[in-house]
Amino acid sequence: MSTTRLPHEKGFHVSWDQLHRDARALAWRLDDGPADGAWRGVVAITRGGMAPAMIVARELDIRTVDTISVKSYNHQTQAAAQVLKSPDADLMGDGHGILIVDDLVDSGKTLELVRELYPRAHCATIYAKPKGRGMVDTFITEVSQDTWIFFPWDMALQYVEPYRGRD
Ligand SMILES: O=P(O)(O)OC[C@H]1O[C@H](OP(=O)(O)OP(=O)(O)O)[C@H](O)[C@@H]1O
Ligand code: HPA
Ligand SMILES: [Mg+2]
Repeated sequence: MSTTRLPHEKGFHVSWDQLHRDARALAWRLDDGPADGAWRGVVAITRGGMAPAMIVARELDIRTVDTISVKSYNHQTQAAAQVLKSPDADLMGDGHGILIVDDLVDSGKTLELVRELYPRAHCATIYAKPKGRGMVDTFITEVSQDTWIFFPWDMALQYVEPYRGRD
């Protein structure tokens, strides 16, 4: 079964500046590390998690950074999630001490799979929607389920008609 990804009632547009501030806020919240030590590495869920993971790794001075590629959407529909590329198995273990970073959690399908693979990892996202919130350990901002988040890498500056010139 697949679920429709669009249309959404509302749009939440995130600038590079906002993303940077929110990713930094996420990093600061994670500063204490896991309960029994320090983060052993950061793993970005590609592709949306890469910019946030870079900012988090920089803030927390973590030099070991790897990626996991999870494909869960086919254009506008969501299918069963599958791993296209795994991070280093020796680094990951069961996930203990590993900080997994993504831009957002929506339905939670992507993180559900990641958590199955690395049950002891700490999963962090910048944004979260209610359906997937239970899958993420730390996040910064929640938006409603009917909101589509537009990230800066998916947008471009363009001309907008003045308010009084619009139909
Ligand atoms: O909680 P879920 O419903 O699984 O959705 C969240 C995931 O969907 C998006 O990635 P996408 O699979 O579109 O790939 P991308 O990061 O390469 O854009 C987003 O970056 C998250 O990784
Ligand atoms: O709201 C969203 N914005 C961008 N990518 C996404 N992938 C799942 N949900 C979203
Ligand atoms: Mg993604």
